[in-house]
Amino acid sequence: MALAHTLGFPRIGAKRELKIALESFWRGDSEQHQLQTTGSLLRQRHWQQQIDAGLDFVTVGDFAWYDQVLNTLALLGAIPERFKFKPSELTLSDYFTLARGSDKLHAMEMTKWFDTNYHYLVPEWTSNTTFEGGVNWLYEELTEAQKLKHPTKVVLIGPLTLLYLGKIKANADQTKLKHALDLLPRVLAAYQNVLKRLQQLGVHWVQIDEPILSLDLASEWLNAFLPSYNLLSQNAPKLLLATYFGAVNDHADLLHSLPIDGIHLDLIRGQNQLAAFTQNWPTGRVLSAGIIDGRNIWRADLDNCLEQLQPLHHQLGAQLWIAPSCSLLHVPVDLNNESTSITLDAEVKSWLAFATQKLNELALLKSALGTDRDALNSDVRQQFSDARIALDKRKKSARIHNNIVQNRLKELRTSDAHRQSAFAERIAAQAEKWQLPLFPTTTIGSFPQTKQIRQSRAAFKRGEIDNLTYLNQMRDEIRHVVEQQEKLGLDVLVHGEAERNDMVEYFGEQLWGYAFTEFGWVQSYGSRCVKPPIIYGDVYRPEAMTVSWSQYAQSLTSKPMKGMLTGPVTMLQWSFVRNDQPRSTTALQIALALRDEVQELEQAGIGMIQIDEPAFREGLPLKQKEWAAYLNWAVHAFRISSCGVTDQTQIHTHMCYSEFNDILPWIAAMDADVITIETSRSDMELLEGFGEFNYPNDIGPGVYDIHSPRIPTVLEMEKLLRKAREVIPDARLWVNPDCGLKTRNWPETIEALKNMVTAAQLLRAEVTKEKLQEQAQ
Ligand SMILES: Nc1nc2c(c(=O)[nH]1)N[C@@H](CNc1ccc(C(=O)N[C@@H](CCC(=O)N[C@@H](CCC(=O)N[C@@H](CCC(=O)O)C(=O)O)C(=O)O)C(=O)O)cc1)CN2
Ligand code: MET
Ligand SMILES: [Zn+2]
Repeated sequence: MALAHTLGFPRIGAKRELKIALESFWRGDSEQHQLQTTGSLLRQRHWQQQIDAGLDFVTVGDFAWYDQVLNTLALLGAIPERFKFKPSELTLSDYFTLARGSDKLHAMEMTKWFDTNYHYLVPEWTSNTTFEGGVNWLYEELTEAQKLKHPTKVVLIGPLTLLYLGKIKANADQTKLKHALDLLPRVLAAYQNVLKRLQQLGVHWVQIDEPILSLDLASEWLNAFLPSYNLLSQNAPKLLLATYFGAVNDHADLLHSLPIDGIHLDLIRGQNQLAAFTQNWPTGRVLSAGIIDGRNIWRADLDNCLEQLQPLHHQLGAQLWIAPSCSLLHVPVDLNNESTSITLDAEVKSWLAFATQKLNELALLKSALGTDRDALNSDVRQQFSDARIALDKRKKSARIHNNIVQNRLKELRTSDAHRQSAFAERIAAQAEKWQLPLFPTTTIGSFPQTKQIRQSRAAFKRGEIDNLTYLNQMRDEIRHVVEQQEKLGLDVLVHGEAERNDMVEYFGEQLWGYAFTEFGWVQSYGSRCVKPPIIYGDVYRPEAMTVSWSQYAQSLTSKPMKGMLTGPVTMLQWSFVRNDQPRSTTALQIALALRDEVQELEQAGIGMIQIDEPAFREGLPLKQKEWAAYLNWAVHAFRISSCGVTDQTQIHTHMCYSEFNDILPWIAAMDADVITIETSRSDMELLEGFGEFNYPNDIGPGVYDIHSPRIPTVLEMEKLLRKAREVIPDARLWVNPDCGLKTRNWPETIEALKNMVTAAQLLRAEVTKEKLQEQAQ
């Protein structure tokens, strides 16, 4: 009999209980013990769900107060020195200081977890980093599960992945660690201690996650696996090495050679990798088959899964484990909380499976394996049959096709992806029209999403206030945002995005081919969640989505008002997407919908339009050999969305959270007139590539980090701008924050922007002086 398990379960709670408890604690509205109770109840509930579904273990160690990487650092005691915390005495509030910063200390940097929309806190490595043991939370959670008599499997992030994901920093004395792997002996010693302790606590299996194996790994990293796992396998529980997010068949020999007890393979992202492994599978070794998609919400094709699993089961028997492709962290918790409505009707709902439903799929597969179809109990048979019917209906549904969209795709011409003129001509036309000062100041789009705004939207959704009341409340907010920007003296204004719940969900709600949920939350970082909309059919824009809001905002000011849209790649990347057609096709459909919106904005007198693409880099495949194909269609989709306007209309784009330097030629190929990017947290390091590459168009490098409540000083922003001037010509340089301001409050926002505008003014004055001096000479 095969076993069933999950690599991890969402921790946020089906009703975002953890988010609510965290934010209440941070506000000071509740005590630490109340937060701890919520955490404990959530863990218990999630373990019980795993048991009830029929899984063979509960997974312990997937819980984190903020982030699983930070939890690992807290466990090992590898706390960045600059915080001056004693690792073995780290408190929960210290932990939150690491994650969120304080008045005096920058928070740890946050970045994307592989190609997901989840963000982890980046370990900071220096030659002084120690790993001498930290908090006991993992052991306490384990005891908690054991007390409940659950069979347990513990999950840890693997040592090589942990090292790889960190960033090397200078010490206080400015010396730099040469290579993260120089820390390996210390890390391994720490992991050995953890494993020994887990063994003492009676743990039989530890799942050790090494997702870096699905990247293009340099040889020094690959070579570190065998010696590392030789050490780790001594005096330790059994180790299941988990790989996910891609195929690892290039490393099959290496993986075979490791002294481990099992391997998990992602059979969704790496469908064809099995053969490389099963040929000479080591006797006694477990194969955990990641057969249920942990990154998407479609109900599985159980018959097809079974077909793939049968031969494995035949070969491996009880050594076959059945699992989701990766942790279920990336999907919402429970479809059963969704009431059917026009946003998610019964038919579309029957096509879906969230984390809870996926547990059930795993259990079903387990019970069907090795049993004759006729011998299956009637309930299992019924569930297989239901799944089959739903899948069949989805395939044949008329709702997934839209002829208008299909025809427009066919009719696209090359010229549709080109602006009328080259950048030099466009920017001249735009300069003449707008007459902006040197170093124009602007913001990225959103202003604080206050409690009042959210409550008003919630009341509207519940039907407690009518359309007109809601409209007026949002208009009041827009008026307020415009007034504030005028007062601050910003040059290019935005309407503030008050009417949007989220930059992706908002558009999904207005497009055909999309469904959306009430509780389909997925953790993005810390307590912040997103509710990715679900693309099930051809994407079509029945009517304008943003025009009246932008038009209203423009009517309040004589300054340029940027229209604000979310780009095709980001719309795709941050939604749950169809698995029945290529991503590129869906992206192009979205691009066409956006193109119409862009043109309608232009006709309505909106002369600057920003098309955000923060997920452009995130969508890049993990393996370099797949980059070009992605970048080609992604750039094309952006250009289809943006190129339908006249030269005078200024197209902006925005990207954040990214390592841009490896894709600069493609960013340039997007040919936006202005790009605003996140650069402040890296101290403008990210900008250097743009300079070296001679990035041709206008750039606004972010001058302050909007993720922190800290108010940036004029001086520090001036300094960053001077750095920017070294690589970007003055005429091309804009001044703006790193990203949108929706997560900040008003007082912070005003203070920060005031300082930003002052910094820009000081710099302008300096340049004017320089010019006068040059003329005088
Ligand atoms: N999709 C997406 N991905 C992204 C980003 C993004 O903006 N969108 N930004 C980057 C960083 N990620 C972020 C992700 C989430 C949030 C965020 O603020 N999320 C909000 C939820 C936003 C939302 O959907 N809000 C809804 C529903 C809000 C809500 O909870 N309403 C209450 C009632 C209102 C109240 O009393 O507060 C309820 O329903 O009970 C709305 O405004 O309408 C949160 O977790 O708090 C910020 C940044 C990267 N990835
Ligand atoms: C994550 S990128 C955010 C861009 C969006 N226009 C905003 O300001 O919120
Ligand atoms: Zn951003």
